[in-house]
Amino acid sequence: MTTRAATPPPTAPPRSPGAPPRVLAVAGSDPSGGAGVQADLKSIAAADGYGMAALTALTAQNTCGVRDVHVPPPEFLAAQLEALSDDVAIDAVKIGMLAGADVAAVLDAWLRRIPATVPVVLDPVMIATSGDRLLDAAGETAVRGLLSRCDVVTPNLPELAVLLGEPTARDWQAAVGQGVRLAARARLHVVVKGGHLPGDRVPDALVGPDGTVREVEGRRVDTPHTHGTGCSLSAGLATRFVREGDWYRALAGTKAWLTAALAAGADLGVGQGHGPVDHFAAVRTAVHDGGTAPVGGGWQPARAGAGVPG
Ligand SMILES: Nc1ncnc2c1ncn2[C@@H]1O[C@H](COP(=O)(O)OP(=O)(O)O)[C@@H](O)[C@H]1O
Ligand SMILES: Cc1ncc(COP(=O)(O)O)c(N)n1
Repeated sequence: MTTRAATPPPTAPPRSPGAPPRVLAVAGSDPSGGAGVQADLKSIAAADGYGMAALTALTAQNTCGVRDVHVPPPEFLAAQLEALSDDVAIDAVKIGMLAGADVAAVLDAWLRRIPATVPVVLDPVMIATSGDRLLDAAGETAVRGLLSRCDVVTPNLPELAVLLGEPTARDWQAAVGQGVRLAARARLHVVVKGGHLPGDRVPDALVGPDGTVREVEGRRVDTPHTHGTGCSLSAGLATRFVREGDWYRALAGTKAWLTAALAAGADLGVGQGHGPVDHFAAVRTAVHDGGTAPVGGGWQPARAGAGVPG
């Protein structure tokens, strides 16, 4: 590997009003495009942000499961992060799969060198929708250590339980109670997510470090295609926060967008397991039907062979 000395950081220009927020995803790769950095970049773009990505790990996975994980040397993550922050002003950071403690330590050191005002959203990815582990046991402890440099953490219910060292909540009230305990202990905002509980309602809640709980109502989309929902929510949240300046409004907007993306996911026809959401459902509708067609089933893909001659 060739390395070169870091150039002194330029005076990064502030974001001009109306320009897309420059959002960095620090996460793993999912070649099926539904989770990981691929989902993050789509979510950032769908929220009108400019997406950037530093890779922590490469997975060999599809919609059915994770076959293998390759973690490059942690120094290479450091090189990616330094190359970026030496040059680009970053408006928000979203953290996803960290794989292990060494990777988390590199990221922790870098996060403490960038301006403390840069908002950081942590999705503490531990286990994929398919049930495969994406973080080792030492990594769990390291992720807890990262919380002190994060503004928001977005665990699903099993991840919330691991972060607290408690059993997984079985109902919404217990889940919110755990969110309140984690927010107070780690002094940050916790997004508690109802996706893993049964029922027609799928609420999320923003819990503040002072114990305030503000719920965002949601209806369940009856679909198996939930691959990457956690990645998509956290990346969209980081992006919307830059414009909104308010975590609750950013969460409400992101959840509304994600519900529509979940509803349209089945029409993508990607894979045979838990397929992805359609991050661009709204854009697709606008492009194909002048914005008048319902999302999903409103247009048909071109006939096979009817495309541009190769
Ligand atoms: N079937 C569903 N219908 C509507 N919203 C859902 C559904 N499943 C998950 N969500 C939402 O997707 C987001 C991610 O939640 P969750 O699936 O719990 O995270 P993770 O991907 O980390 O397991 C949350 O906002 C949650 O409320
Ligand atoms: C590289 C990578 N990162 C994260 C997830 C979690 O995805 P989900 O949101 O479905 O739990 C994943 N499957 N792969």
